[in-house]
Amino acid sequence: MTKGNSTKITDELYQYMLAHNPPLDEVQRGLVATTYEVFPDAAGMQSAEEQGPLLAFLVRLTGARHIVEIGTFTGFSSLSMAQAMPADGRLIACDVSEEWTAYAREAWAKAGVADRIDLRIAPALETLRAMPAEPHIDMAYMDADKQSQIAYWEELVPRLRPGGLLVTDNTLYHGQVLDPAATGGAAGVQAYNDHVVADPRMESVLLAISDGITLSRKR
Ligand SMILES: C[S@@+](CC[C@H](N)C(=O)[O-])C[C@H]1O[C@@H](n2cnc3c(N)ncnc32)[C@H](O)[C@@H]1O
Repeated sequence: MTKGNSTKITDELYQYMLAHNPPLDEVQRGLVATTYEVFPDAAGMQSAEEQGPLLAFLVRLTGARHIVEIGTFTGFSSLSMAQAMPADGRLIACDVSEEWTAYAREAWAKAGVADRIDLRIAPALETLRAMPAEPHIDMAYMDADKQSQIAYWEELVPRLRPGGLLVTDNTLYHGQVLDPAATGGAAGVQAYNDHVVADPRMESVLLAISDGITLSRKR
């Protein structure tokens, strides 16, 4: 097996990469800073800075108007996607925390996209199961509790339109996917990755971006 020309991402190279991506806007930068200030212990859950422009790019690339997000936290990823959607698009954001998502609501309002986002505070599986069963979702972003990912996948895949895109975060789980004795979230991600690659309904690629991002397209 050949490894290709993989590049070790040093801090300097990471900054170079960010400098050659679209910059975060004022609301996005403010939200990232506030999250680290108010929730220093949880802030590491926020999608990485380069993922905002990447998600926006994917929204524009697919022309997505119906988006589902599983795992909203303080709103960085939902904000990035909602800003890239057409004004009549709709993003359903799933989370269980009123406290964290209060900051998301504030950022969405500041950015003028609050009317595009429908926040559902409930276990995401309940929210997904209550959605129409027919294929209508253009794009989904999965970034919540890792043990439930196969269940989320099984609810999302039939609801994705042909050509629809499912983006899953943390699919390398800090390298713990290699641990044969993995438990908890790491074991959830291992099982999920095996499930995804074996599903003939979807075409998937696992990319070594950030903590691993899998792009899955409905056939
Ligand atoms: C990694 S964070 C999401 C980060 C977010 N995408 C961002 O860019 O800031 C995971 C989120 O999933 C939420 N979560 C955990 N279990 C959940 C569940 N069963 N249903 C819905 N949300 C859940 C947590 O409350 C947390 O806000």
